[in-house]
Amino acid sequence: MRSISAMRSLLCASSHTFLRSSGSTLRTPFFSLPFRPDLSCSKLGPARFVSAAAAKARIGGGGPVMDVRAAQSGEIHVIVGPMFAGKTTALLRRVHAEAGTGRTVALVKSDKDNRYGLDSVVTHDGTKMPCWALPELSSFQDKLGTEAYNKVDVIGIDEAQFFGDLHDFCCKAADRDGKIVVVAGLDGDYKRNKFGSVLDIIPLADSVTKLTARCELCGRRAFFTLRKTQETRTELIGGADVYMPVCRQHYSDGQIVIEAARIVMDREIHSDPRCEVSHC
Ligand SMILES: Nc1ncnc2c1ncn2[C@@H]1O[C@H](COP(=O)(O)OP(=O)(O)O)[C@@H](O)[C@H]1O
Ligand SMILES: Cc1cn([C@H]2C[C@H](O)[C@@H](COP(=O)(O)O)O2)c(=O)[nH]c1=O
Ligand SMILES: [Zn+2]
Repeated sequence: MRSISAMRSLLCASSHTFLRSSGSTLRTPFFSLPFRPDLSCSKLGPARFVSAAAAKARIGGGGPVMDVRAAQSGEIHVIVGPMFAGKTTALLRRVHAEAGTGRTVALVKSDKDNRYGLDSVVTHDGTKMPCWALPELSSFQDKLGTEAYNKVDVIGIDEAQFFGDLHDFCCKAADRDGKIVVVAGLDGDYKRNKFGSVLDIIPLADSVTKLTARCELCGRRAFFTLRKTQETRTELIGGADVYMPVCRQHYSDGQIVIEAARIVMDREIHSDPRCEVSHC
């Protein structure tokens, strides 16, 4: 019993220290948002709203001004699904809604995704929002500078499957720094194997949303991404030219067709007199 109450006092003491340790009031958005997405049908539900006044009251308002963001505990929300499921759309809606409540937001994507340039996160239907394109998440704080990083309340991460340090970053940002982290990425690759570290952050998450697309072949719900080419490396940047969303049945059928095409192509290559493979 004594050890439980000792632990409670220790936890209380450390949370007070945390509250007092940092700066100023709720801030305006990190950047202004150049687009107006339709927020009415967000699949993530309403963004958590905490007005500056309400938040101050929650931490004993009326006293000295305290850092509203640091006073809140962090959160991690994960959005997964196949390509074309609306993951980026949901991420942008969420980040936009958070900015609308007066929170300071910042958006990050992997610099491997150069499909539409590096300065914006862009959905497949063209909605965009400025972002930081980074090789790894550990460079985020340095890139912003510590002062700007401390002011950020909400961090949106797109193309999360490409960040090797996703788990470490999310832990620190939410647990240590009190940030709301919204992560969008592919849970599985074209082979339906887990992709990068996206699944590793599920145990850290407050919420997990798995979105579905429409099967390009039959219009039913699509849970998987079919790669239409013969490329076998896991990471291959592309859009509708290379990938399509498919239902379970058309994923299996598609794999058979692609494998058959690969065999035919191999035969053609090896029957060519210029082929130098020894068994030909
Ligand atoms: N098979 C498809 N090919 C091209 N675009 C599609 C296809 N299916 C849906 N889309 C478009 O993609 C949008 C979703 O884009 P986005 O949010 O970028 O998805 P995700 O991030 O999950 O890949 C949909 O609203 C729709 O307009
Ligand atoms: C399935 C699969 C996808 N990729 C790449 C292709 C795109 O550049 C991104 C996913 O983008 P989206 O925003 O989810 O549409 O990932 C890959 O490299 N390997 C794969 O197996
Ligand atoms: Zn189908």
